[in-house]
Amino acid sequence: MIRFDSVTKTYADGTTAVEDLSLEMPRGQITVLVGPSGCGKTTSLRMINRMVEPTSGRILINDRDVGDRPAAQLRRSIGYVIQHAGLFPHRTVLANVMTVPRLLGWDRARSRAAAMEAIEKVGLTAQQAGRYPSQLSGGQQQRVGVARALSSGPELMLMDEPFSAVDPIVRAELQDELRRLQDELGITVVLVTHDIDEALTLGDMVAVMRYGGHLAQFATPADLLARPADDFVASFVGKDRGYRALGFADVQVTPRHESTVRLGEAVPAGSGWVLAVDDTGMPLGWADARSWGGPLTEDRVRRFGSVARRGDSARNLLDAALSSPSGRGVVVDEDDGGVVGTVLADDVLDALATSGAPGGDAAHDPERSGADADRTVESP
Ligand SMILES: Nc1ncnc2c1ncn2[C@@H]1O[C@H](COP(=O)(O)OP(=O)(O)OP(=O)(O)O)[C@@H](O)[C@H]1O
Repeated sequence: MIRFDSVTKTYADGTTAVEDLSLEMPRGQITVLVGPSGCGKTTSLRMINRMVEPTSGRILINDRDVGDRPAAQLRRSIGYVIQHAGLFPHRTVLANVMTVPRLLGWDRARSRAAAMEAIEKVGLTAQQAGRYPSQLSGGQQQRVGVARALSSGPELMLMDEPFSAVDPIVRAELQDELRRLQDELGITVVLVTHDIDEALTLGDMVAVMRYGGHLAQFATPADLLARPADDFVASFVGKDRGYRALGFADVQVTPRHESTVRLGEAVPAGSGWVLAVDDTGMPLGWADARSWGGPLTEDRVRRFGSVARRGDSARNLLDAALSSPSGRGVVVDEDDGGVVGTVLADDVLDALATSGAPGGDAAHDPERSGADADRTVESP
């Protein structure tokens, strides 16, 4: 656990970057510091590993004041990842990753083994380990930065805008990987970003900071969205926070039965929207059989917007329903990807409305279940 105890930082020119910050970042979780440019995020982060010294107050890691530990030794025990990875251009990936273990005084063989293990953990290959940074993509370079931070097996990793310089698709991949790594390794992560979406996606806890290094709110993503402390936080998390909050809402929605049609099977005209699947039962899309009938061919099938998995958040279930041409969101099994059934937007909204109620079974409106038969298309 990292504790900030009334920490203030005033730089030599009189700028107060952080003022009276008190905060507890839980062990084994991801805490995100988020806020507009210049609000003191980086300064706060760097005070944890003593790259910046507080003017007053204390920072404790597992109840030990970082100020009592030699700065260089402290820094080596904490992984540190920055925006452009900060790799040595004339060293191979492996040599870059080995830097930290070597600095810790480990011998070459042990450093190499630790580096290769870290390289593998972040999804890079042995072949890529032999390349130079310029021979890798931006996303891969960032992975090397993470591997280097992990190479000494730290309990704590500090990340300063680690994914800001890569394109959105790679960024989403790296975010997923960070979550996976963190689940697997159980390390404590403190991450700085100016991007509220990234904060809400990655953070177990999110500290929203405002200019002058003040803490506006420290809460879980769900709480930030549902109960922003003030107008600043509300506007920072965005106008669509109601919809975003659905991403954190667990709802009990039982998918409705949905008949499926394989390619080549005959569909009677007037069947309405039918759900097409491949030979293994994987969903392919919807075919509009309101005024057409005949053997189902691939060109009749319209792809989905999105598909939800059983047990997904309300947001994903709703998104599946709203993006489906039939209005029925396809729910698939989380393991084998096969069709479990479908949900209507109303099913999700009803479940949400009752989710706070004890024994939230009231979501399953008997009248609506009765309507199932009208809606369901039987496969011929
Ligand atoms: N070495 C320094 N000397 C003087 N002022 C500094 C120094 N470093 C940062 N500052 C100032 O302290 C304030 C907080 O800066 P900091 O970098 O911590 O903010 P930030 O939230 O990380 O911003 P950004 O997202 O733009 O990096 C800013 O006003 C900045 O100009």
